[in-house]
Amino acid sequence: MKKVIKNGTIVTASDTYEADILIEGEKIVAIGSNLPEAGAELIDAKGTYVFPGGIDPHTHLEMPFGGTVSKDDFETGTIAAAFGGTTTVIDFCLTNKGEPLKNPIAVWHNKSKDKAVIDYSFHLMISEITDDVLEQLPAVIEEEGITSFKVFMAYKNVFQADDETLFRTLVTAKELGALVMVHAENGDVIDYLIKKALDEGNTDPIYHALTRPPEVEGEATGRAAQLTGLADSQLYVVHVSCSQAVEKIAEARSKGVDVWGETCPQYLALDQSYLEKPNFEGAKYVWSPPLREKAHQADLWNALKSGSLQTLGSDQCSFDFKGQKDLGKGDFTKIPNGGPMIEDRLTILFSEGVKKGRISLNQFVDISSTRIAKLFGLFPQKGTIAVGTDADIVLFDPNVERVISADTHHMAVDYNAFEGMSVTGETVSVLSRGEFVIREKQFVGKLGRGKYLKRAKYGEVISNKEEISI
Ligand SMILES: NC(=O)NCCC(=O)O
Ligand SMILES: [Zn+2]
Ligand SMILES: [Zn+2]
Repeated sequence: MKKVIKNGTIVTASDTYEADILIEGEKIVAIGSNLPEAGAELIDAKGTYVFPGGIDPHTHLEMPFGGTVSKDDFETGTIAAAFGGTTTVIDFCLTNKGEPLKNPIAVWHNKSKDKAVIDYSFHLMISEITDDVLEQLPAVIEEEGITSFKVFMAYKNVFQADDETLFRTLVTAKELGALVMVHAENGDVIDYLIKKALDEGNTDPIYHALTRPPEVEGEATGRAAQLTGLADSQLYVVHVSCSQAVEKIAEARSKGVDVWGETCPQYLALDQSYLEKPNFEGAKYVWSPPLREKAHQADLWNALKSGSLQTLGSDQCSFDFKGQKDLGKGDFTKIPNGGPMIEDRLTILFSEGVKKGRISLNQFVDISSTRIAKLFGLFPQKGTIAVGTDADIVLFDPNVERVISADTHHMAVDYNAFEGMSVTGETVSVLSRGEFVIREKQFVGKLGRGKYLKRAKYGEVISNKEEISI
């Protein structure tokens, strides 16, 4: 079945122009003026921007954490993602020391295959580097197409890996063609600060932020960047929240070290004062790294504009306020970390970024889609609008004004971190590989239609393994 999109303004990471798009099956087959309508379904995009589908490089759907499991799974999470203009998610597959890597990967396939309504892929957590793990990694890359490895430098005694593991992961990733991702916070120092706070009787949510100061993020980011330079490898720092970490990434990049940085909507638009909300509501705003003093926001926006940070992930890891976040009443360390962000990622970037003149329209596309596709081996199948690419397309109304609320969102949780915030811009319709998932703000997709994506190695193009310039 053919479809033709007319009257919209196509926006890519490099261009903004008016043209029609002809879709045949799953692919874009032509872009131009006055494309023939005969035999094709006409989609009128008047008044909208036509973006490549957003790619969310950082989600935790149905993930065990802190004695509970994140509430949005591959069904509710990908539906909410689609409502927000995202057509691909890359989720973190957690591993356990000593367990064959194929086991957790199978668990993640089982969680996702009958549920996802949009395409998806996995990153693999590295909890240890043993000879046994080293033997398994080539198959993870070649057979599963998992070309990004995640190392946690925090969450002591849970996920945290030591520096030897990080360094050996960097060396191995270089050899195999993978990108290393880090959660960069100094877990040992945080552990000390947490014990001290609890000893002093400080148990409220705000102490989550006060025991994870920006210096511990800056230090870990700098350390990971230095080790990347030493290994001559490649690094992607997830959820950058503060000026100190931005500085370390910019410094490494200025020396030619291959380091990339992602921030998240919560760090751009919320601040540390939210953790002080009464009636334990501060728990809704507990992320690691924590929300920062407002002054950090300007540095994050400037970094996106100047290119010191390159991507926006949601770090979607949602928990209900009632029954999950409240596990931490009387002890902030028991509040599950994370929040619902998958749906509002693009809106926050557009409304707070483009509309307020902090980034350009083309940067918006680069930060939310194109750069992510390039870094994670999905380009050019995903991440742009061009002949031959998957028809993952978003029609976005840039002028509608609305208020974000849990009453109208599509995530499975009982609150929205941006509750009551006025924003400009909304996703109207979404196509995933040529089929509507969202049509005129209604969900019309199918559970299990989302396809698992095997990704190319770092720096290679998905289709033909040619090198790309990232
Ligand atoms: N970020 C967060 O608070 N929760 C999700 C897990 C992680 O990314 O560290
Ligand atoms: Zn993290
Ligand atoms: Zn995360």
